[in-house]
Amino acid sequence: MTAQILDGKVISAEIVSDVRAKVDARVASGLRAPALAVILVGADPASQVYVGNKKRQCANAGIRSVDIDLPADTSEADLLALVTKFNQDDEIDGILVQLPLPKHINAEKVIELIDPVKDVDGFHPYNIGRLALKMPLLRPCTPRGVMTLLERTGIDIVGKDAVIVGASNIVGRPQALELLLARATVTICHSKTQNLESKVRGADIVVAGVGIPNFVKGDWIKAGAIVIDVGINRLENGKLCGDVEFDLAKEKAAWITPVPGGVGLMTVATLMQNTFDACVNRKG
Ligand SMILES: Nc1nc2c(c(=O)[nH]1)N[C@@H](CN(C=O)c1ccc(C(=O)N[C@@H](CCC(=O)O)C(=O)O)cc1)CN2
Repeated sequence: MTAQILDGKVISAEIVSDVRAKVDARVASGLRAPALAVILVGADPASQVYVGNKKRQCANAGIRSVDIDLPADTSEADLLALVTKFNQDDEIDGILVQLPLPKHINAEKVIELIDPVKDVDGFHPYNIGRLALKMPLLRPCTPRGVMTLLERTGIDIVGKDAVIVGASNIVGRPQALELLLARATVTICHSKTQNLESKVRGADIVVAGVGIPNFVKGDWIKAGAIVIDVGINRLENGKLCGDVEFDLAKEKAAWITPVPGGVGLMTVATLMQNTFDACVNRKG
């Protein structure tokens, strides 16, 4: 079997164009366009690429981005003051602080300060709690993007065995909540998990998000499985690769996401959806 591609390029473009249509309708009715504060601290090259993609998609979606680039030595107090300013600004619907932050800044403190109704990353404990309690409001972009990719491709996941490799706050944990909400049976694996290989071998759906190139071996994949690769690793030759051995995995899976061109693009498109949703939630 050779897997079909879960095409993040096509589906993310559809999502952004759907958001654009809704923004245009809003503006035509006399309301202002949604606005997103995009905050980058420091000059991490990968973060610069991701933030660049976010700003570009804001323009495509008709969302006003307010771009704040801060030096790496910005103090925690100054960043917290900026978040407070955007929390109080009625013209701002969403606040995005790109992660990772420099080591001297406590990211949890920053996330907890963001007003939950403007938390378009969905990382605030309030929004994670709502997702856990089956009443989602603003949902973390990568896991929501993965669910959209599956839904729009027509893949049914009810009752399927899903194995998530990686238990991060951005990917693994919220992805588990999303899959549970969609009524899959979920196992989360982490650095202390025993018999990882056998767990992956039993999975109908594998989500890999560990940040280690080719960590999940292609021959671990069950025939006909759905493989979602959230990893984006830059190799020494400059090429990007995921956490799954793509060439081998695609010979066993029914569906697989490529890297690049898969989940990363969905993360950005979902941010546009969340920003529109935040705007509507705040204003009606
Ligand atoms: N505040 C946040 N920080 C981070 C998040 C997040 O959701 N919110 N997630 C990750 C990275 N991420 C989002 O910012 C992200 C990852 C990948 C892409 C993307 O466009 N990927 C492209 C390839 C881009 C490239 O050439 O490197 C693709 O996969 O095709 C965008 C955003 C960490 N931080």
